[in-house]
Amino acid sequence: MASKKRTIDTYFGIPGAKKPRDFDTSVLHEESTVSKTIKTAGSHITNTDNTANPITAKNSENAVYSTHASYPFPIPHLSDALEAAILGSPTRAGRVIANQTGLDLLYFEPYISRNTARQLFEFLRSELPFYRVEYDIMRGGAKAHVRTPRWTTVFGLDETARFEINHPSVPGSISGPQSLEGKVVDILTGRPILVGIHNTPDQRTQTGYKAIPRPVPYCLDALRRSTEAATGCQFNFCLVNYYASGEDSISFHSDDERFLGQCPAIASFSLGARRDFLMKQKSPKSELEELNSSTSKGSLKLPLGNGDMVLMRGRTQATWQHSIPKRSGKNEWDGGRINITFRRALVRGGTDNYYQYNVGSGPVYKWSAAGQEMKPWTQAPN
Ligand SMILES: O=C(O)CCC(=O)C(=O)O
Ligand SMILES: [Fe+2]
Repeated sequence: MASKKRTIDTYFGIPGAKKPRDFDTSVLHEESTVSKTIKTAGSHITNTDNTANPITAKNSENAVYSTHASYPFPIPHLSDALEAAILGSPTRAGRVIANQTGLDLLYFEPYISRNTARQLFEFLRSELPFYRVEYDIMRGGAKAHVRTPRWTTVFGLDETARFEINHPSVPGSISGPQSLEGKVVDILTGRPILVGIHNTPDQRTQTGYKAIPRPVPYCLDALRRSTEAATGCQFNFCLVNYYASGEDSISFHSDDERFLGQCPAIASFSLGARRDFLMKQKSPKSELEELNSSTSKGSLKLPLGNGDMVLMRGRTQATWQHSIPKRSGKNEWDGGRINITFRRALVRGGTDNYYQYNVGSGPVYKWSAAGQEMKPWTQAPN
């Protein structure tokens, strides 16, 4: 759990929020170093519709971009052909895997064709902002520093708010003096919500988001819409992980935070290199349950390939954990892998949690084609 001390973090601590996903002891041993406190960037917000309609702009002759004041740089749209291929997916039905207690998966192998998935992998790795988030946690009374062992980024906003549509290029937009300055607004009242940490004399009076929410860019929204149609589920968040090599990983965890509600459905896409997705059943909650359980703890390994999608639903998060373990050696993992998850956060705490652990307050990175690695991104001088 996070420190009980009154730091800015604990102050804005999300009630019922769970520890980050890299909290487990093995990861701490690998990733912990000197202490450093995570801060959430404070700044202003702008614009757009909920997750579905980020504003768009033409930045150069042919390219159309999703733009938003919360983005470090504009994010291009997919080509029409790539978007059409995504919207035309999946071409085959998913396979149900529900043969162990609590497990309920729908496995598309693949969901998008290998060729489409490869193009989407290259596109997203080149065009999205990525972060290497670091944070402190308290463990056994001592502060430990965690470096997230993969690249991350996130877009979306929980159910209690939406992005205002007020850009001329978005259908239904309101033109006027504020047409380029959208806001996060309350879903019920339409009133703007404060975003970013503000130095009020008494921080308890801050009522908005400490995060600065980002609308899902068009290049990811096509996949979100396709996934909603294929699964009958609704998603307002898109989390992206980039595993640059077998050294990058995610430790065993469940995505069972309260802000996702009970029995959350999470759609998880794999692009690029094949990696093992391990699942294991959680320990029974009580000794009585343990005694009554006749079977041993279940486990499962899915060697997820380029274009595959696993929908985790029902009691899966409540009763199972999952991970992408590290792999060593020069092998097919070394091409890099992108994971995209679509989720539905119900309350504000989910928005703050996702931005804290997937964007954080550190530098922005962008893929360098020349260096074939993530490089710190800096604003080009005007
Ligand atoms: O990379 C994956 O397949 C899993 C990612 C994951 O579990 C997560 O982001 O919560
Ligand atoms: Fe997960």
